[in-house]
Amino acid sequence: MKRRSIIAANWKMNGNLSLVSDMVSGLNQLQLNENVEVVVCPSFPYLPAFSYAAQDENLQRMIQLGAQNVSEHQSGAYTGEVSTQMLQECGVKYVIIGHSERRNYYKETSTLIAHKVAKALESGLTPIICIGESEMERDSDQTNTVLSAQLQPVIDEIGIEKFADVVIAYEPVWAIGTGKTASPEMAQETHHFIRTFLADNQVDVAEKVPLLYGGSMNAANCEKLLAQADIDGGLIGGASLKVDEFKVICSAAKG
Ligand SMILES: O=C(CO)COP(=O)(O)O
Repeated sequence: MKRRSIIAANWKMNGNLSLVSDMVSGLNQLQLNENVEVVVCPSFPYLPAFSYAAQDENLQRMIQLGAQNVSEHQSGAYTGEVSTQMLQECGVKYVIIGHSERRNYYKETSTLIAHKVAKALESGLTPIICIGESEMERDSDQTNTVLSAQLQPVIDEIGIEKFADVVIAYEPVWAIGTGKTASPEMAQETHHFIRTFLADNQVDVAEKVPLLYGGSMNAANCEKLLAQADIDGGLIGGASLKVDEFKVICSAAKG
């Protein structure tokens, strides 16, 4: 079955207004296959500027805007939080939820992440749910157990059918920002495990969910990773801050 390909840029707490305009003009030069979608996730303050800059018709078809986090609450006295509705008003379509940096530095639990996923879906945003094991967990053969434990609360919260509307990003923590990438074979094996785990719950849905790889993906290693059967795209950190390099990755996405 043909799944859509997604190349997503997670700028994290990096970037500025000039990167917004450089990225928009850079991406405007690309001719991508219809099946490939580029999602750019800048920090909250840059969302309206990105949306405004990317109004060209060709860009609108190719690029979607994403946020890096969202509140599980609807509205109210939650200082510093940003709601799904606010994101939508800024033209956002995707939202990264449960990135390992949020799990580790801000102590977001899989239960909280499941609530955020439900909130995002309720309002029509597509969650990009991040899962991944630490180096110690991989070394002690815990990878599959950890990934299942991260996914199960989301399945319990939203039900497996709703996975037809989500994207999953497998990001081994030891590969994030370290220059150490999972080999294409290792990444494929883990993606295959994730799809099988979902298929054990519901075969049709498992076949539909785009599975992205994240962790030191760059212009040099993207082609082999993206060629794997169960890798449907990438979630790119460092390399998404360099317009030319990010364009190479977008062009390597399978159509
Ligand atoms: O965390 C990531 C994307 O969400 C990956 O970051 P790097 O590409 O910098 O390793």
